[in-house]
Amino acid sequence: MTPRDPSSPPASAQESGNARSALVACRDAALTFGLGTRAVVAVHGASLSVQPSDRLAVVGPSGSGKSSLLHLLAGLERPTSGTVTWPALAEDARNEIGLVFQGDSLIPALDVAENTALPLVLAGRHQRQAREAALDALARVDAAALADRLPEELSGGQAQGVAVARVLAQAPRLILADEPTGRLDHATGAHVLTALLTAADTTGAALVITTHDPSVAARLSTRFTMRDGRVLTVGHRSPDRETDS
Ligand SMILES: Nc1ncnc2c1ncn2[C@@H]1O[C@H](COP(=O)(O)OP(=O)(O)OP(=O)(O)O)[C@@H](O)[C@H]1O
Repeated sequence: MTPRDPSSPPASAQESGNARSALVACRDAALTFGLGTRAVVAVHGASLSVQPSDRLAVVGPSGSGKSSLLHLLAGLERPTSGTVTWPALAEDARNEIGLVFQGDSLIPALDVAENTALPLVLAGRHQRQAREAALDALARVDAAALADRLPEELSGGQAQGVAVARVLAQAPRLILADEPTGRLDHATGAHVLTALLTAADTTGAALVITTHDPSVAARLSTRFTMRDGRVLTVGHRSPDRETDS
């Protein structure tokens, strides 16, 4: 990570991680929006790698570049300079990356079960198997009762829970979640985070979460702090044992 906190020990989330086992690796990756005097540097030269089973929080004030960094890791944005690669993922890595976006990401014409099953159907899974996996994932975030509803019939928090269930059903190797608990009350947020952590533990997936919530960051083992597009510090700690019970 650049610049690196000299007091922090080496960890797989840092450049010292095994380059070939990295699910995603950034080297001096920068992302600029706009041109000339209107240019905004959302991410300045980030260098980091995410290894299997990593549990990373990206914290920082609004506008500091957290979502932009996550979009680079997801391949949704190409770096303006530097590189982002996915050494341990297949050429077509999209099925192996699960994304939870901020805001509305459900398809309005599909009900909740169909929305949750969609990535599996698109990946070629049989419809009935995909539906079973979707219903199981919805149950894990206490959203089984919403299966037949349309997105327009959901609250913002319920829609966010469904977006998390969709990623759980997909069982990806890398989960990138942008404020997955941002629109949820504390108890529901803690429950959804537990579902994400449990799913990641079960499958060995890596988890990267952007958050404003210190209680969310406290449950992850590594914390990146962003300010004005720069990753300032990398902290390592034992995650809190807090559960949603
Ligand atoms: N598509 C875009 N076009 C132009 N500027 C953008 C775009 N997306 C983000 N930015 C700018 O890049 C900077 C970083 O934004 P980003 O959304 O990554 O921050 P953030 O830390 O995720 O904020 P928040 O916590 O509010 O979600 C901000 O100055 C923002 O205005």
